[in-house]
Amino acid sequence: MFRISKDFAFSASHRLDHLPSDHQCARLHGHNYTVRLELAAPPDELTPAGFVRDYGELSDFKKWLDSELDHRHLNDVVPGRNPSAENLAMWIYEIWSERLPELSAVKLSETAKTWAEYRP
Ligand SMILES: Nc1nc2c(c(=O)[nH]1)N=C([C@H](O)[C@H](O)COP(=O)(O)OP(=O)(O)OP(=O)(O)O)CN2
Ligand SMILES: [Zn+2]
Repeated sequence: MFRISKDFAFSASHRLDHLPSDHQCARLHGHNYTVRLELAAPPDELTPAGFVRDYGELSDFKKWLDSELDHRHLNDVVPGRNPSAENLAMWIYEIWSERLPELSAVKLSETAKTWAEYRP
């Protein structure tokens, strides 16, 4: 199996519910997020060029990120879910797995030290 990935960046604010009121993440704050899309394909399904998928074909994801999430308040954007890194990764997977059948995982980073991954 081959696995490829590409990173994308956006900035957004959020506030997390269901936390103690004195938890820092219960307060309005923001992150410079990184989203990593991972795509997978077996060797016999590579394109004639030897790609799982051309990285350039992920440009629509970048456009969607810029229009839907960048410089937004995530509590207003992500329907019915607390915008934790885990929930955001799953939500992005659910939307994009229909358009990218090779999508195998979505990873999301809020800070330089943290990553959450959704891999069904
Ligand atoms: N499992 C999760 N834990 C936390 C999430 C999350 O989405 N999933 N989110 C947050 C906050 O939104 C924010 O990311 C703060 O994270 P944290 O690493 O605790 O904050 P700091 O950068 O201030 O951590 P330092 O250890 O001080 O560097 C919290 N937890
Ligand atoms: Zn946060």
